[in-house]
Amino acid sequence: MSGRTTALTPPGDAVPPVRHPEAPAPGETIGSHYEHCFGCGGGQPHGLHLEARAGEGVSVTAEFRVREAHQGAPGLAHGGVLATALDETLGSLGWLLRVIAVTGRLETDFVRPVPVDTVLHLQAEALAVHGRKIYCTATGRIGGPDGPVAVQADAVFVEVKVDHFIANGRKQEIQAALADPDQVKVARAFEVNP
Ligand SMILES: CCCCCCCCCC(=O)SCCNC(=O)CCNC(=O)[C@H](O)C(C)(C)COP(=O)(O)OP(=O)(O)OC[C@H]1O[C@@H](n2cnc3c(N)ncnc32)[C@H](O)[C@@H]1OP(=O)(O)O
Repeated sequence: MSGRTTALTPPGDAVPPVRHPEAPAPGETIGSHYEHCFGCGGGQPHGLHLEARAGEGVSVTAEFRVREAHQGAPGLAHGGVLATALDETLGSLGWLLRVIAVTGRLETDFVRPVPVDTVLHLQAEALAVHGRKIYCTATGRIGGPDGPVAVQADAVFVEVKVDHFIANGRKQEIQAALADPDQVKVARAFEVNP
């Protein structure tokens, strides 16, 4: 045992998340963090192409249309794809907190099957922060933003620095990303938060 605490319930001394003063305004689209990201990248032909929008407080929304390519059982979305959509939506919360954070733990409840062509209405919200840990939750509803919950997730994201990607990523993609001044500018701006 490492002694690491991985519970999804924030500890008693966790603090409320604080929306960064320069966070995108409610309703504003949050850009992709990486063109080739499977969740949000526009340059990723196999991806989900999620486009999150900032909500009130530290929350985001997004819509995801389930395509034929996302099937698990005939005519139904694969659970891993749905978990990815939740994960990506949760990851967008970092833009409102203005921190770079990666998924540490993601627990997903699959409540209803999601047929192909369904639009999943995603909503994610940060609940608490404890040190580098961000406790957050997300839902995916069908039929509309107030429709029945089909999938739900609770997660802990862990704040990291740009060096996390430089140290762990594959050389060719890292070099390409570092050669893109816009990408480096955004990442470094996040590091000098607040
Ligand atoms: C550019 C923007 C990028 C945004 C990406 C969004 C994409 C969508 C989200 C994703 O899918 S990210 C990809 C999937 N996730 C990963 O690849 C993360 C892989 N894991 C790691 O790299 C490390 O395990 C991790 C950075 C999460 C933690 O390692 P560290 O060595 O930096 O942290 P450390 O072990 O010192 O733990 C720091 C705190 O976090 C806690 N922690 C660490 N791992 C945890 C975990 N797995 N679950 C819950 N809590 C965790 C840990 O208990 C501790 O809490 P305390 O400060 O209270 O002691």
